Amino acid sequence: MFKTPTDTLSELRCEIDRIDLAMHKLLMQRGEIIDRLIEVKRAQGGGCAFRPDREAQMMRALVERHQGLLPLDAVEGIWRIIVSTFTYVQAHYSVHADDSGGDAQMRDSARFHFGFTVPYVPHHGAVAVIEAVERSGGDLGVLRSAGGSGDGAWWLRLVGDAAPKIIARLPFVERPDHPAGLPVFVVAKPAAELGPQDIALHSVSLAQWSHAAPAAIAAAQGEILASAPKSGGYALLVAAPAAIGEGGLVRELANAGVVGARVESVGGHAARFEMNEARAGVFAPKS
Ligand SMILES: C=C(O[C@@H]1C=C(C(=O)O)C=C[C@H]1O)C(=O)O
Repeated sequence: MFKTPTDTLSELRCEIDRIDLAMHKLLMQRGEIIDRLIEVKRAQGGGCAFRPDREAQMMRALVERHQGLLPLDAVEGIWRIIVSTFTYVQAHYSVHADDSGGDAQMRDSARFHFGFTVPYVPHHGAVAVIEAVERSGGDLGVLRSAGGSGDGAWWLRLVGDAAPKIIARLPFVERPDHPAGLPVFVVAKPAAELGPQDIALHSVSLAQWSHAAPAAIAAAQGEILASAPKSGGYALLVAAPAAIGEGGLVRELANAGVVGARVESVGGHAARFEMNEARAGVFAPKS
């Protein structure tokens, strides 16, 4: 039979409705395992349900298998909302964010990575965010990884067993022109069930600035992310492969003649995962 353009459109719409229904049913099925997840996590001690290493792994797998014309930004954004909202329904949490470097990028980042169901609470300054996380049951804090909040050596607030720690770096999948590409750290109260991560973050305290320190840190495969004067010296925020350990950094500093450096853990995150431009381009919408 001859098909009018209208017939064809309604057929295509039937097809879309069938796919939408299947997707929605699958999402509802995903929700049905939440009760069991809550039980397992309660047995592990409860608290924050966010598992950054698992999420990093899931996001990498997602971008690696993605094909077709749907832009990667959209697929990643959809999954961030699914995962963050499922984490929220396991144990409610808010995201406290430092907007002192500008609200727009920070809000875009928090909404992209955590969606709109998770409450967004703006604060002015990294220290205010860390204090809000400290006071909460299991909330997360989001800070610019490069600092810039005028809080000085804010990471000193993360030193000590009871202090909150950095547990993730976002975006999990880095690429040029990421729509929410502001590099941020996620801060949470310390939790035993968060296993070791690929990259360790250290606070390095020096009695005074030493020109030998940057080379020594580089020799330990470390990267200085931020530095600020502090009372009685100088503090650095350093990222290094976890395998190097605090001892490895202390050793390199001592070998370079930097004596009395104190190296203390302030958290860690999954290895950074960068997509090259060529691969990102595959998914770019055609003009
Ligand atoms: C489901 C879990 O809890 C959280 C939610 C996840 C999800 O919805 O896929 C993944 C990791 C966790 O942050 C889990 O730990 O596996």
